[in-house]
Amino acid sequence: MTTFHIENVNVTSFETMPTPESLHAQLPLTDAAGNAVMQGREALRNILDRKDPRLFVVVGPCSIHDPVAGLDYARRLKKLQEEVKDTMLLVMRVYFEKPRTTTGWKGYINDPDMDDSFHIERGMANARKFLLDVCELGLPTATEALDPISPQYLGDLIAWTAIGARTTESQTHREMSSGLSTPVGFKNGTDGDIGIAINAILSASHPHSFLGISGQGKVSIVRTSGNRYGHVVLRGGDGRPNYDTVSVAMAEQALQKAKLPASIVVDCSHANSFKNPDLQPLVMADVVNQIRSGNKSLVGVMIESNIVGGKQSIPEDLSKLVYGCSVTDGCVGWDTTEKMLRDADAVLRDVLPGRLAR
Ligand SMILES: O=C[C@H](O)[C@H](O)COP(=O)(O)O
Ligand SMILES: C=C(OP(=O)(O)O)C(=O)O
Repeated sequence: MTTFHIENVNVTSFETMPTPESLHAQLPLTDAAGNAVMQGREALRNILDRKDPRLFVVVGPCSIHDPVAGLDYARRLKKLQEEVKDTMLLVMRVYFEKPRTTTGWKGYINDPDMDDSFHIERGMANARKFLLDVCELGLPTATEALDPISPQYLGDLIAWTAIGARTTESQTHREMSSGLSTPVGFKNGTDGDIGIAINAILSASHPHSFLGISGQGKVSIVRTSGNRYGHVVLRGGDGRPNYDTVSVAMAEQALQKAKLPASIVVDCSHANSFKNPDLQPLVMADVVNQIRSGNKSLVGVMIESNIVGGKQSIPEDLSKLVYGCSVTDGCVGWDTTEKMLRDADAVLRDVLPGRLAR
């Protein structure tokens, strides 16, 4: 019998990962963390159901690469959360998976040592530990679900999920979203198309059956009931922002036409700020102004923020990394973050009492 080299022609190896169940056993959910997740999810659902007039703010680093600086950031955010909690629900961006336009560092799970050694097993364990630490502070977390297997490892520690601009049109991500336990924000496409986000919300709201893995790590047929908390995230595209009143009104009309609730989140970063972090405060102020002028569909914003503003490239000698500065997209620094949230709080205090009358 001839032996063919016919399968896995371009695969160089398979390494077995620990199962989601074994990682949960190694790093179990604690009461404090579980409460933060459950309360965060409930508050988000209440905002989306218009039972809570506050704005939710997904705020934090573009990506986590240093858990020490990440936790330093989380402690600052927790303090600020106490200050602004009457007007805003702060949800920390804890992004471990980066979808790249072509190539580049794909995040802390894929390559925790940032040296192309790709210790995914350690990356996943470190990611779970980091999420546990943040949740134990009493902060809800937000992440981008890029790899369809990761939620089995981390999903119990997440309160809000994004599907990114590069994957909103993917059936795999829509199916996965239909089974996620969190509200899911679908970004418009990188070309600015919000139609794909609306189709994604519709798709994810239905039950699906697809291939995935179970907690025991077995390839499984996953059957879902559908997720009714999908919503649109406007991130701009094709070199044009889409957070302005006209773009928001057009998104409202498109949602209405699809018979979907008018719930819109604005991403202050990415194409809405031409990837220039200095412009994020202008986007945020504009959104808050739209709410002051009576807008009822804007329910959330996203801010890419870190301890130190800007970004840095990953140096070969990692000891040269600037502490608390992004290694992916540029972020606003901590002082700017505080100012953005305090300014928004001052405006929203006067506006929120009338917000639920819709
Ligand atoms: O938010 C992150 C980036 O915008 C996204 O991962 C794409 O990055 P890239 O265009 O640098 O690959
Ligand atoms: C990759 C991201 O955004 P987008 O999908 O909008 O490019 C992100 O928020 O990290």
